[in-house]
Amino acid sequence: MNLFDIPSLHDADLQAQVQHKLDRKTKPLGALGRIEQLALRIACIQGRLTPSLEAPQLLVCAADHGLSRQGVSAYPREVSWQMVLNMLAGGAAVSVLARQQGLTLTVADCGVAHVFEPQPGLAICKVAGLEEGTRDATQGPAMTASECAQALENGAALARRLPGKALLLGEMGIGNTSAATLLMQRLTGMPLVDCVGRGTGLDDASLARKTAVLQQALAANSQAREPQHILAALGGLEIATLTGAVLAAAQQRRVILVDGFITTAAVAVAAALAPAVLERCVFAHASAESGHARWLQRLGVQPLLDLGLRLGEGSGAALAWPLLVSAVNLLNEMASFDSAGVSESC
Ligand SMILES: Cc1cc2ncn([C@H]3O[C@H](COP(=O)(O)O)[C@@H](O)[C@H]3O)c2cc1C
Ligand SMILES: O=C(O)c1cccnc1
Repeated sequence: MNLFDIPSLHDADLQAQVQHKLDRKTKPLGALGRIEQLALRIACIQGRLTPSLEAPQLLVCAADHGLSRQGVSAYPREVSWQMVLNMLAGGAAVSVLARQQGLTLTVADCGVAHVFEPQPGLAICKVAGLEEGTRDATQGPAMTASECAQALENGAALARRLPGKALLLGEMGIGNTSAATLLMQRLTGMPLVDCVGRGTGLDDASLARKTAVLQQALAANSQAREPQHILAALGGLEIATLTGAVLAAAQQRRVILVDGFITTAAVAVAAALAPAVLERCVFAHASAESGHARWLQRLGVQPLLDLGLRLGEGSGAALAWPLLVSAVNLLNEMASFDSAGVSESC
């Protein structure tokens, strides 16, 4: 099946049935607010009146970026591989949250500049020729079309291999707010200054430098206008792998829980290739990365949380996860006015 072949889920009958089920629960009409909308969305994604969220998977895609040599991050490139090991050892924020929430964590090496020993929880899916990360986008395309296609395929294969009904997205890669910013600018056409942010915590002077570097990368890749071409020219290997995972998970009607700015970039590319992807997505939070809220607005989606997070890794997705569990449990387990014998409105 073509990876971009994703039909709309629109099913007016099912939607009406789920809404009726919610409306019959023992509460004033609509009183569970956005949790009701969340339950409705999950039921419609799965095409079931009684959805389930068994075996949730948190997939962290990691890679390095040629751009990270241009002083666009407050931290050095080595942090990418060091954090991959930290995640696998259980000490990263995402490791703690995944453990707490019962999420299975998989970390994928999509092109980190390091040779990892095989170990549980680590998937190696490097792209030939880009074992140490992408090329510097200020000098031309970060990836060739075939390298990018390979990363998309790797992501699709990863998602298909993982069990479960929900996929939570995470990432690691020093410099990847730069790649995400470039994708946002080229996909939305918004001014670069409205897309760029401080990432790991740049000061004003470094932010000005990052903006100038990104301007250079946009100029060096001015020919890239189609989504897959834009992804290859301006994206990153972890973002492309996530895009492939999102497309495959969407085809399988899994619930996709999007984390922050960088995973939004992966989903935005997937949605540009196959718009019905967005019907399968829940957006966990609005990141403090300044372009994120604007991008979510442009995509026409509303995040669940706004906690001032600017970490990535999948931390926001893991924090929002219990809301999805609650939405499903309420839909499946709450009594109705009839079953509980509770009087209805006058
Ligand atoms: C110790 C550490 C842990 C992280 N975990 C996620 N990120 C986040 O920061 C990076 C993106 O920001 P920038 O584009 O400014 O480099 C990504 O690795 C992202 O996952 C981290 C960054 C650091 C330093
Ligand atoms: O929102 C994100 O995904 C994010 C923000 C800052 C740094 N890393 C990730």
